[in-house]
Amino acid sequence: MTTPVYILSGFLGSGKTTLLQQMLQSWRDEGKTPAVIMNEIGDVNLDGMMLDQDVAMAELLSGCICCSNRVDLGLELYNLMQNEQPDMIVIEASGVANPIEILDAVTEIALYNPLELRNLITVVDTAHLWQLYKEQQGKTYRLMQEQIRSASLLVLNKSDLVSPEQLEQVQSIVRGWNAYAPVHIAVRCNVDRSQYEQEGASLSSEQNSSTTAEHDVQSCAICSTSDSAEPVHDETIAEHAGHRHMHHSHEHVMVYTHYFQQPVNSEEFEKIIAKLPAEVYRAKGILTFSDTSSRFLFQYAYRQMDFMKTIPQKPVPDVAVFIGEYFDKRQIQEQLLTLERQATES
Ligand SMILES: Nc1nc2c(ncn2[C@@H]2O[C@H](COP(=O)(O)OP(=O)(O)OP(=O)(O)O)[C@@H](O)[C@H]2O)c(=O)[nH]1
Repeated sequence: MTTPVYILSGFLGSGKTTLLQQMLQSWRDEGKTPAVIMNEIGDVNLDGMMLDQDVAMAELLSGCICCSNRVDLGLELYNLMQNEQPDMIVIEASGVANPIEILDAVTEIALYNPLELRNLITVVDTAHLWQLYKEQQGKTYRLMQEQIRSASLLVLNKSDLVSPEQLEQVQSIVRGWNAYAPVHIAVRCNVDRSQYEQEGASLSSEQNSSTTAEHDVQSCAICSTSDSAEPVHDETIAEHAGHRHMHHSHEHVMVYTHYFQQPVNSEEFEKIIAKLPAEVYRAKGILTFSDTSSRFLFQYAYRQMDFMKTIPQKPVPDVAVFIGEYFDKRQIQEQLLTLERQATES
């Protein structure tokens, strides 16, 4: 018996974790035992902290699964299989990962282990893609293209944030890039289970190899690590599954992680998030506010802000993670430190 593997891909904040939670819930309702591998380019896995503790989970942090953590991915898959014997495994890639590399890694591991890649699901932020398509440039746009091209199932999520005309346009853009994968239009990733459990038609070996070959010459759009200090500036040629391919660094992707020493005022914090520079395209965190009774999970994705009351499943410090492109992390740090000082003084 083989264990089905699902890869969840999609740009930062597109809705991967939202889909993951639904998938896990639906399997667990049926008495199945799913396991998860989560990848974050930052050093904290806030999404993992929100998952049910009963779900077996492996974390690959501080690096992109598609290259730097690729060997670890194989190891984690093997360990999960040995230790948990799950009914299925979901790999949630970081938002900046190129899924073709993960697909490569999984198919390689499946040669020696009873694993079967069931679907490569790419979740698309419809509003974000529509905007980037108008501009027709940028690394994010190219990465989204790669993520869409390699999918065997596409979820056009956040359809509530676009007009019917825009939605139609995005559908035809996506069709132009990937003619094989079924496309599901969704709000909060409300995808039917039968849709992702059915093996993706475009995961045939023919489709895989042609996409990989194309990727060879195009090179990885965004691949490397970055951390809360400085971005990495290197360019290397790596051997992946027997094919050579250029790795550009994530030099334009930066992560800043701020650990709070004390509760801060919620309204002042919200003001800072509302004024984040355009270069910051994703932020999330868990905070204790001085003026509210419960803790909050905050989310910021493509200029949309969301605060939800939360009770983390594991002990977690008050922390906020900011991910973006060449942004001034010192400015954000100073603003948050000032907020903390004001909280102490008041
Ligand atoms: N308006 C709207 N918001 C959504 C929808 N789906 C998800 N969101 C919100 O978008 C934010 C990001 O969702 P996540 O599921 O965390 O996205 P992600 O792709 O896992 O994010 P990363 O792991 O950081 O890459 C959250 O605040 C969600 O509640 C949707 O269909 N419409």
